[in-house]
Amino acid sequence: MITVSDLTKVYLQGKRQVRALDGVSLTVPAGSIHGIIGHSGAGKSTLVRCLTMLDRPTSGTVEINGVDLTAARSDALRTARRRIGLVFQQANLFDSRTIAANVAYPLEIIGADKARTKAKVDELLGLVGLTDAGQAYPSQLSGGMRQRVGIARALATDPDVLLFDEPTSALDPRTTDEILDLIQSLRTHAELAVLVITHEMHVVKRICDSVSLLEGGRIVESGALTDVVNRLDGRLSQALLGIPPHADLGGDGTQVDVLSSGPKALQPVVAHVSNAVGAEIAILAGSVEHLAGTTFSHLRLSVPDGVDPQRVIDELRALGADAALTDSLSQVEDLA
Ligand SMILES: Nc1ncnc2c1ncn2[C@@H]1O[C@H](COP(=O)(O)OP(=O)(O)OP(=O)(O)O)[C@@H](O)[C@H]1O
Repeated sequence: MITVSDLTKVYLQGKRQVRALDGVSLTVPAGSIHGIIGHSGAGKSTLVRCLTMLDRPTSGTVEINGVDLTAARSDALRTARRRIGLVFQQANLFDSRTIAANVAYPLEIIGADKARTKAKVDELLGLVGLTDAGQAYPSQLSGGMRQRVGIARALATDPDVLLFDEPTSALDPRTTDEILDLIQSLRTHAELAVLVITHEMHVVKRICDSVSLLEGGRIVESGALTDVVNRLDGRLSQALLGIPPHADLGGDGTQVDVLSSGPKALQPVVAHVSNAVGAEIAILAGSVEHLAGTTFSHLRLSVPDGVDPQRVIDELRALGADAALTDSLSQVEDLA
């Protein structure tokens, strides 16, 4: 489990103070995957550096299973840092070492004996699906395979937390999904808490249990994936469910958005509401997603002139859906 409390990092740019992180708090229990998304400049890289103590936070704490990394110094800090395995966008392997020797590297640093190192390397190469690649060199592997080596290396010292920094940004869609499947399978391996920093919504949708939106160094929305998505006016919901908030979709009537989840997402809401108000209501746009085992349906409807849109909203709400005038929803920038 990793617990981050009120983490703040202030940089000096000339005479100007930049709060790259401003009171970031989050908890990721063992066995779960938390995604952090944000635009360029939101503070993602700073967060990676502060979580791993590559850069000292100005204030706040980072605790791993109750051990405070920010309080540790020298030897204790080096030991505590090994509780976090780090995987970057590019695996950054040593080209002159074999794959097995790359995975063994962190164990060499801590002076593990040869027999233990070999057993661990064999186990990890098996875990990431590279059993037969131990004697190959990085240049002989594809990008996806190199990323698997990076993951095996990050696991070498049996960390409690695995931190991924844009792990699939350099991969094609199919390889991305293979790596995401691997990350998902790891969460139960040795009870890891997994943090994934990404700008890709697909990554969040496919593997994350919970998600935070980082903006200007602050977490502005955070929660279980199913909770943050289940809000018509939520920024993460709008980003993850995929209807651009105020795209001009045409249609003459008044636009109404409706969001329903679980079994309610499968109701014929448009037919029902059309019947109830005695007018034909059109669907201008829609997205149906299956996230974390729940179905979400987000539709944008056009209510014809002459029908009170509030009646439509009331009928939709009576069906257990969330509904609102599209124009009343806050305009959010596309996060993707
Ligand atoms: N070493 C530094 N000195 C001064 N300012 C910094 C330093 N590192 C980051 N910053 C500032 O902190 C803010 C957050 O930067 P950071 O690199 O963490 O964002 P990011 O979300 O990782 O962006 P990107 O995705 O583009 O890498 C920016 O305003 C940046 O200019």
